[in-house]
Amino acid sequence: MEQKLFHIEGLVEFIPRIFKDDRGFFLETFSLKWFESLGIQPNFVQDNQSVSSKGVLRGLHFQKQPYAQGKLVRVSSGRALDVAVDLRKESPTYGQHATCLLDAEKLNMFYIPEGFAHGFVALEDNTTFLYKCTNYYHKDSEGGILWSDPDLGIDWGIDEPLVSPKDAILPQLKDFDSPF
Ligand SMILES: Cc1cn([C@H]2C[C@H](O)[C@@H](COP(=O)(O)OP(=O)(O)O[C@H]3O[C@H](C)C(=O)[C@H](O)[C@H]3O)O2)c(=O)[nH]c1=O
Repeated sequence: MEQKLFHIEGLVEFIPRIFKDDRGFFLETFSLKWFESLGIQPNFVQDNQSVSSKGVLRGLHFQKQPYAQGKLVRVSSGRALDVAVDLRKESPTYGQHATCLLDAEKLNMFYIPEGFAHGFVALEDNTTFLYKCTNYYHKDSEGGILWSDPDLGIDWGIDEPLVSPKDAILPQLKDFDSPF
């Protein structure tokens, strides 16, 4: 398992070893050891799956405490540009974002700790997005920031993504008081 860190503290890309043979392939998609070697103790309690057509953008979402979620995300089919925005008020990288291109060939994974807004855009049809969460879904704790916020300056690689009505009216960072 190869691990890559980012300029924003806490974000990690995991690149698994894929064992291919004439039957197909095998890989480990989660091991607590990957995190313990980095001093991270994620308590994953919920797995999610979504499937999106090319151009669908989901995000930028988070859950407020005490339901904040860390996430380990990957795709099992298709390709997605994944984005994490640092919303930790005390962080030197507050308001900055990192991206991770997830695909079903590399089968790489991206870990986003609590304190981040998270989103992705599907770059292919039938992009199956799988993720582990460190807290349960709690609707009343949901929050978000606008995907197209000019202060975030995120290059999604797609001009007119398909965004839910809920996501289209999320606030911009400048109009937002981070709960983290
Ligand atoms: C997230 C979630 C949703 N739902 C229900 C609520 C809605 O009736 C339906 C669709 O939810 P939503 O439109 O919020 O789904 P996404 O836009 O994919 O939301 C996700 O998008 C970004 C990428 C994230 O990181 C979050 O996990 C999550 O916010 O599923 C549940 O029952 N449990 C859940 O954990």
